[in-house]
Amino acid sequence: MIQLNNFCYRYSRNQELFRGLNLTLQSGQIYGLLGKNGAGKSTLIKNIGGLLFPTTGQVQVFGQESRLRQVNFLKDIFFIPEECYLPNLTVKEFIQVYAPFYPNFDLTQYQSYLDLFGIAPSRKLRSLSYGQKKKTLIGFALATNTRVLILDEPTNGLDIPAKGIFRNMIKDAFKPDRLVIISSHQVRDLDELISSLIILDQGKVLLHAAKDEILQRLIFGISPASLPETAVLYQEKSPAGWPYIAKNTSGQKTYLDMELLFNALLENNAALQPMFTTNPKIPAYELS
Ligand SMILES: Nc1ncnc2c1ncn2[C@@H]1O[C@H](COP(=O)(O)OP(=O)(O)OP(=O)(O)O)[C@@H](O)[C@H]1O
Repeated sequence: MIQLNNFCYRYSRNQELFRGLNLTLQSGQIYGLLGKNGAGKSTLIKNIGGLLFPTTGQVQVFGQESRLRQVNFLKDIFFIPEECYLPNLTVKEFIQVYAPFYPNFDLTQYQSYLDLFGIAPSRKLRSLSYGQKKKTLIGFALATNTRVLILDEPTNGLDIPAKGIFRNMIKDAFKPDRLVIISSHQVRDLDELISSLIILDQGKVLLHAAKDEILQRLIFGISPASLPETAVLYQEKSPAGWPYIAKNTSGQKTYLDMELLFNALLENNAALQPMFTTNPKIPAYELS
C-alpha cells in the first residue's frame, strides 16, 4: 500500500505544486495516472519512489517512508523514469551488477522478456535504440518482482507490436500483492490494462476510481449528432461524430473512453466531478 499524508511539494518558494494531498493506493491494482503536461505526475511518482522528498507531509510505501530510502524499501520498488540513463555495460553485465539488489529477481523470466523483444544479452546497452533501451528496462523491472512498479511513459518509443507485448507482459507479471503505477499520455496503451484511474490537475486529484466503478456510474457512447444537454453529462465533436458521457441508469457496460473522461473532467465538469470520491475502497483487480 502507498499512502500520502498531507503531502506538500514545491520546487521553489513561490511554486507550491502539491498542497496537503492525501492519497491511498492499494496493492492488487494497476493504476493509470493521467494529467496534462505539468500537472505533477512525474513529481508525484518521484516522491513515491524516493527520488524527490516532500517539502512537508509523508509518503509511505508499505509503511516505510520513501524519503529515507531504506534497504527494505529499495529492494521492493522499481521505478522506470521517462528518460533512462543506462551504464556502459552489456545486458548480461547489467544483470550481474543490478539483479543482486532485488532478492526476487528471476533470470529465466527476464530471458523470456529479452527473447520476446528480440534483444540479445550480449548487446551493449548504449548501442541500443531508445525503444530497445526501454524494452530492456521494462523487462528487467518486471523480472525484479518488486511489490511496487512505477513506469513513467513506458510506451514512449515502443513500436506497435512492442506495445501489445508490453501490455501482455504487465498482465502476465501482475500478482495480487503487486501495485503498478503507469503514468502516460498514451491512453490507448492503457486500454484493457489498468484497473484504476487517477487524473491529476495542478497538483490536485480530479478523479481516483476503479475502472469498474466508473463504468457502473457512466456510459460512454457516440452519437451521429449532438445530443440535448439534459441527456448527457459531457459531449464533444470529433471526426467520427459526437462522443458523449451520460449517467448509467440501465446497468449497461460500455467501453471506457479515458480521453473523453479526461477532457470532461478538465473542463471543470460540475456534474461529473462530485461523482467520484478521492481515496475510494477499490476491490482487488481480477485478471480476465
Ligand atoms: N526540476 C524542476 N524545477 C522547477 N520546476 C519543476 C522541475 N520539475 C518540474 N517542475 C515543474 O513542476 C510542475 C510539474 O512538473 P511534472 O514534471 O511533475 O509534470 P508532469 O505531469 O509529469 O508533466 P509531463 O506530462 O509534461 O511530463 C511543472 O510546472 C514543471 O514546470
